Amino acid sequence: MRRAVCPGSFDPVTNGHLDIIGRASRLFDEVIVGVLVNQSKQGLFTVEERIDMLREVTGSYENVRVESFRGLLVDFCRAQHASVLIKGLRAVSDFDYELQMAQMNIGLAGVETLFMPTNPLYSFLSSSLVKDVAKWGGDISAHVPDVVRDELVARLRR
Ligand SMILES: Cc1cn(CCC(=O)O)c2ccccc12
Repeated sequence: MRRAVCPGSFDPVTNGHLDIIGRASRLFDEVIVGVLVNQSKQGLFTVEERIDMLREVTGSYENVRVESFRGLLVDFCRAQHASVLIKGLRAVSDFDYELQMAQMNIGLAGVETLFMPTNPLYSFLSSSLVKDVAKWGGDISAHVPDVVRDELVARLRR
């Protein structure tokens, strides 16, 4: 059983994330989307809200499941019996940091990292940019699933 972990904060999930998750689901027997619990960073959505949105938008992939994790990513991979990490790369600027993490993770626990180029349609996307645009009333319909757009607009109205 070939399992892969797709880690992130997903605050919230974007179409760029979903594109990578969908493509990964066709490469592996199982894909575990790992939502990082980061105590030192207060997100817009709670971890539970992010998990709920991810489960809704990945519901059509029967080999994708969503879990949260804290601490070392390689410990989460071990616990999930996953030998591969999947990272979406948007631009060369992503590569420096991701290469450093990949080298650390293989050294720590022999966990390999598979870099997948994002679909050019989404290469400019990030959760932060989407939140900023939505905060100022911009239309983000092309960048996130409808359920995420609706949740984001409602949350920013609070
Ligand atoms: C492009 C990209 C960035 N990340 C991290 C996102 C985050 O940390 O919220 C991803 C996670 C899954 C699939 C693609 C991506």
